[in-house]
Amino acid sequence: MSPSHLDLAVIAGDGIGPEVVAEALQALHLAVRDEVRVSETHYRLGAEHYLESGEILDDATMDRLAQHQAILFGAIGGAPNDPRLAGGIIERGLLLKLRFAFDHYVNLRPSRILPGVTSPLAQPGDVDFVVVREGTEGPYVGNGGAIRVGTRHEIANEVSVNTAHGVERLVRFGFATAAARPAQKLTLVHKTNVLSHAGGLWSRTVDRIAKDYPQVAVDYLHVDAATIFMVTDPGRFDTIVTDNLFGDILTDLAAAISGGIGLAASGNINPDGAFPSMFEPVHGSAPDIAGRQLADPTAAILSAALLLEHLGHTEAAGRITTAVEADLADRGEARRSTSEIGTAIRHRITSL
Ligand SMILES: NC(=O)c1ccc[n+]([C@@H]2O[C@H](COP(=O)([O-])OP(=O)(O)OC[C@H]3O[C@@H](n4cnc5c(N)ncnc54)[C@H](O)[C@@H]3O)[C@@H](O)[C@H]2O)c1
Ligand SMILES: CC(C)[C@H](C(=O)O)[C@@H](O)C(=O)O
Ligand SMILES: [Mg+2]
Repeated sequence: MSPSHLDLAVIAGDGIGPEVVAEALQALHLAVRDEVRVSETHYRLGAEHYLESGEILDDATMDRLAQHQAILFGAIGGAPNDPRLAGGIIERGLLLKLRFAFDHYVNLRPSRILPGVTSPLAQPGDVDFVVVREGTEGPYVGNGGAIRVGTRHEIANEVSVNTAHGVERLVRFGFATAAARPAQKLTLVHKTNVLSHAGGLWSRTVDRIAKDYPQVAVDYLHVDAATIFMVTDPGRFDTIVTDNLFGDILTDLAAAISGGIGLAASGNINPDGAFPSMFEPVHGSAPDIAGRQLADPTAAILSAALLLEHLGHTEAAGRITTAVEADLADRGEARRSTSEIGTAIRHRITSL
């Protein structure tokens, strides 16, 4: 059988991004064996590139990115207090621009405690859920402004945008996800007791679409209570459907309870396939540990597995997850460098 072709765009980004992406790419190349011919095009984008060139993400680059089958993304963002990067200029101008322009309306963030992983409060088996986070709306859209800035009378608005179309397509994806999982349970997380306009739209949409999925048990939690249960009883969650901002916060918490942010993978999915989907670790550029080989590359490696799975390369994706699971099971307490973890996972892939 002749190999299929995977045409990949790579945005390694800033800080630990390039360190973890290097390991993810090597794992991906090994995992596809000779079944898939992979070509990768690297795009130098991020805070560092912006500070050197003044460019964040121009239209020509967007057009080129749109031609690829998928994007592997590391992390972007510079030092927290750099005034040249104030206002989230890179986050909005690069990462959110990609998510919005490529209509990544599903931000898929699975969490599972794998055997061998020490979690501050749970055991393997206690955590196995997926957050289906809305990716193109909510308070992220940039619908806001401020007047009398810097004065005692400043007024700052950040409007959360929730459209019937946007909520419906996300909720439908959530139900399809829940229906395909063994537990068949969907939890809507919102704050309907206060954010009643948006909350009303979300809960009515869930109630309506639930009728198409009678096999899926549905419940609801306010987001504040959801953080309690994520810590005290994470086993109650299976598929969480939530808005952009709640999903951002919940998935860092989910990462923390399932072994750490260095293990959490994600996919920014355009389910319609009109644009390339983009896969990235949940974590950021971690300026506090960058350049020192201290980052765990597992989240990036698992993101590469999600990418392969998304494009139908299921066996190759399975090799990566099996190798990561084997590595985690044996990891113990010893502290290993980024490349040592990457190398250990590659050995596992090779010996499968
Ligand atoms: N998708 C992205 O590109 C993305 C996501 C989150 C944050 N950011 C950006 O990254 C920068 C730093 O943000 P932050 O500090 O809030 O979040 P962060 O996720 O970068 O770091 C939070 C903490 O987790 C640790 N950490 C993160 N990844 C790790 C890994 N792989 N292995 C071990 N430890 C890891 C860091 O050292 C830090 O202590 C900011 O500019 C932020 O905007 C980007
Ligand atoms: C960097 C930031 C824009 C981003 C988000 O808030 O979505 C990040 O925190 C994430 O979780 O991917
Ligand atoms: Mg986040």
